Amino acid sequence: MISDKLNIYFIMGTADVGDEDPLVVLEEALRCGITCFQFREKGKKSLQGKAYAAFAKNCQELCRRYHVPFIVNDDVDLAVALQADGLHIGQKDGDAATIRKKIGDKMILGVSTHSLQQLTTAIKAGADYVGIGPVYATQSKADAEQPVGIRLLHQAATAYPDFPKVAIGGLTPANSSAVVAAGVSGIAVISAISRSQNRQQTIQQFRNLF
Ligand SMILES: Cc1ncc(COP(=O)(O)OP(=O)(O)O)c(N)n1
Ligand SMILES: Cc1ncsc1CCOP(=O)(O)O
Ligand SMILES: [Mg+2]
Repeated sequence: MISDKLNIYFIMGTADVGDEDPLVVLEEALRCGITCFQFREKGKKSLQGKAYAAFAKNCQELCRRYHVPFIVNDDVDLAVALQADGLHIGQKDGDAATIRKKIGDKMILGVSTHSLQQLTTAIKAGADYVGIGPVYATQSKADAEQPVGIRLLHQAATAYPDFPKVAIGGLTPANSSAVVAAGVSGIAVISAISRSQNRQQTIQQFRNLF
């Protein structure tokens, strides 16, 4: 069941880890109990070409070792080439129904949503789960939409109680109790984990919310 895998959904690329080695950060996060990983290598200084593909493959191998799903952000061709466990797309990344046809039925498809209308459309298009957010302001995405707050999470839980949903955007152990209580299956996090001074404690605190 996909919902069980979404609890602690860590997202990372080289831009998110400061001076640390991203593969070391990922392995520590896996050891500490993240339940899902999204490879999100984007931004001005992002890896390109062979270095990009090699980094993706290394992340995938680590995830495989820990039996944690490996989801690719944005890049349909990479997801297909690596036979990733899943692909995550946003509202500006193409038509979800068309992308679903391209990746087939076995690959997990996640779609970002910022409104109930977008959530309905994503479900009809064949999404396996939706990301809802940003819930709070975020430093990790320059072109993020305005924060939606937890109101939309409550509306989504009322409209689609059984459909897998993850909250994203500005989430920390301190502000996520209300988010989980609003009825999401998981919390998707970049900086609270990637820039944590004590990753084990941070991930344990997130785990305690479920
Ligand atoms: C789980 C999850 N939810 C939302 C997003 C954001 O996707 P998108 O709006 O396409 O933005 P980018 O991440 O591509 O910059 C996500 N990546 N993961
Ligand atoms: C990719 C993305 N989509 C909406 S907010 C966001 C960034 C989340 O990062 P952080 O957990 O550091 O706020
Ligand atoms: Mg995207």
